[in-house]
Amino acid sequence: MTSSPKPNPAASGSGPSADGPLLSLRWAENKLLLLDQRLLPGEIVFLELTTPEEVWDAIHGMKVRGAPAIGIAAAYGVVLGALRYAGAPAGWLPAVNQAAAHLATSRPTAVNLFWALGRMKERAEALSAGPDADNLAALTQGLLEEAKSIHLEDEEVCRRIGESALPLLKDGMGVLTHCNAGGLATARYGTALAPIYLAHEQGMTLRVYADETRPVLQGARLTAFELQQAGVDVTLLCDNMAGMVMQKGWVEAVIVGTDRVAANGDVANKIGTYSLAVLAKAHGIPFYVASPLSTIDLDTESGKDIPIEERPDTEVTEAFGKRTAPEGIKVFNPSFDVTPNELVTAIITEKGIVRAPYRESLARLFADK
Ligand SMILES: CSC[C@H]1O[C@H](OP(=O)(O)O)[C@H](O)[C@@H]1O
Repeated sequence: MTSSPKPNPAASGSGPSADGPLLSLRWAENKLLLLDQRLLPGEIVFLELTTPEEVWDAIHGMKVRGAPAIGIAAAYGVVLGALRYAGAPAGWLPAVNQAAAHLATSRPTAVNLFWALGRMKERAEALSAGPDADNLAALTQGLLEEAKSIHLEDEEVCRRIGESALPLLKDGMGVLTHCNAGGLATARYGTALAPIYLAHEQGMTLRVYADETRPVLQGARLTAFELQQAGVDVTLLCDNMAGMVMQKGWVEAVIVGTDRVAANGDVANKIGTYSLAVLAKAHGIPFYVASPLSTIDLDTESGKDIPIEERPDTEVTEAFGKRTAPEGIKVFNPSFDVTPNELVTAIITEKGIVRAPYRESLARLFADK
C-alpha cells in the first residue's frame, strides 16, 4: 500500500477545494484509491490498496467508514482478491469467496458490507457457471463490473434520497445532524447530507448544526469539513450541546444516517443517535433517518438483533495524541446504538419517504422493487 499526500486547502482556510467535493474512494489501474478519513480534515492522503487484506484493514481501522462506502470498498476488495488469483480456473470462485469471507469480518454493524459482498458472491457464482468459466481475465472483468455498478448505483441512490427529503426542508430552517452521513460515507452526496447539498444548490439557506460525535469525531472532522467546503452554513457542537440548541428553538429537524434499519423500523446508527431521538421527541422536533434500501435489512427482525460493534478503549481514553483518562480505567465504547422505531418520524429512501407502521411500509418498499 502506498499513499499520495497533499495539503488540504480547507485546512489552511483557503476555502473550497478547486477539485470539487472530496470522494471517499475510486478505482484506477486495478487499485483501490482510498481517502484516509482518519487524517481529515488536516491532511488529504489517498491510499493505494492492492489486496483484500489492505481493504479489510482500511474498513476495520475506519480509514474508510460509513455504511455505503464500506460496502463499495469491500466490493472492490473482492475484485482485488480475484485479480491476485493466478491458479486453475476452477479455483477462481473459491478464491473470490475466501476474499469475501475475510472482508465480512471487518466490521459487524453496517449491513451494506454484507449486502455488497452478497452481490459480489452472486455475480461470481453466475460468472463461474457462464461461458467464460475458463477465462480468468474475463471472470475478473465481470466481477469488476459488478463492483463498479454498486459504486455508481450508490451515487444515484444518494442523489434520489436528497430529492425525496427536499419537501421536508424550507428556507431558513435549522437542521441538526450527527456523525457523518455525507459524501465521505458514500459514493457521493451522502444520505443525511444529500438533501442539504441539494437544498443549497437550489439556493435554500439552511442552518446546519453538526454534532462533533465523540469519540472518533466524524461530525467535527468530516461533516463540518464537507459542509464548509460546500459553502453550507454549519455550526459545530459538542454532543452534549444538542439539547440546548433544541431548547433555544434553533432546530426544526434532525436528519441522521444509519448503518442498519431492521424490519420493524428500529435504526442502528452512530452512538449518540438514540439520545438525539429522545431529545427530539421531548422538543416535538421531527427525527428523520436517511437510508438507502441497501441499508434496510428485512432479515433482521428488530433492533435487538443488530450486532453492535465495540471498539478499542483508546478511542475514548486518548485524543489529540494525549491520554485523556487515567491508565487502566474501565471503558465502554459501543460504536452504535439503536433508536426504537417509535422515535423515528420517517425514513427517507431513494424510493420516497416511509412512515410507520414500518414493518408494513418497509416490506412494501421491497415488494415494489
Ligand atoms: C451513510 S452511513 C453513515 C453512518 O456510518 C457512520 O458510522 P461509522 O463512521 O462508524 O462508519 C455513522 O453511523 C453514520 O450515520
